[in-house]
Amino acid sequence: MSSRPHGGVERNVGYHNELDDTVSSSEVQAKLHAEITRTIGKQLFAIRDRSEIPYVEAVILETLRIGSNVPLAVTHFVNEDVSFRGFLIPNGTTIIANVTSVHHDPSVFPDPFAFRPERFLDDSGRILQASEQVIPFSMGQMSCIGESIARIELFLYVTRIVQNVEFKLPAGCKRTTLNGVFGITYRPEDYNVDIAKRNLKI
Ligand code: HEM
Repeated sequence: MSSRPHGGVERNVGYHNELDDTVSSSEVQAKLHAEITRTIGKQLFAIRDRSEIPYVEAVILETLRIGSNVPLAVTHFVNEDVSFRGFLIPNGTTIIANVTSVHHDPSVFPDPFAFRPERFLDDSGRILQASEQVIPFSMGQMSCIGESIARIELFLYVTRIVQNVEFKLPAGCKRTTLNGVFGITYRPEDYNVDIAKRNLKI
């Protein structure tokens, strides 16, 4: 299979979505901060600490799921006839993977439009297998080459930011929708936030 070229804008978009969901839910933010405070306080996180703070992982997973930053992945085309589940896909056919649809399948993710990080945690707070159904980087040989670095960056970025600052919607502002701006990437509409430094004496 061959790919059609695309730009590399999903990185900022992914991180923007991450902030977006954190801002929208003060409850999620408070839980994130509590978990970070309990495990490492104000020290710098290392990637090895990841398993210690599964709620952070769950928030990142849920953001990648609901945000589906690259909603239709990258288009590919088959460069020979392919037989797939009884269908013939002729040489030259364009293939579009609908990542958003996968992420909103109610049989896999009940109440799929609700932002609910707990769906990825078991009763003892560990990450569930369901996390493997989240495929923001697509799948297979042509999947995102930056997946590992993106996952590490997201973890370090979210923990460091939540450790140090708190996001609030300005007085009188209310985000009532998760609708965003659709393109090669999907991103939240612009809106204002207040950012307050946290008291770092933990
Ligand atoms: C949240 C962050 C990111 C998301 C959601 C994301 C998602 C994706 C998706 C869905 C694809 C298409 C895969 C396919 O064709 O099936 C892709 C391709 C690609 N991504 Fe990412 N990506 C992210 C971050 C990054 C980063 C940090 C880098 C580089 C350091 C990167 C580099 C690439 C490249 C080079 C391709 C094209 C691969 C190819 O066509 O051979 N991505 N990405």
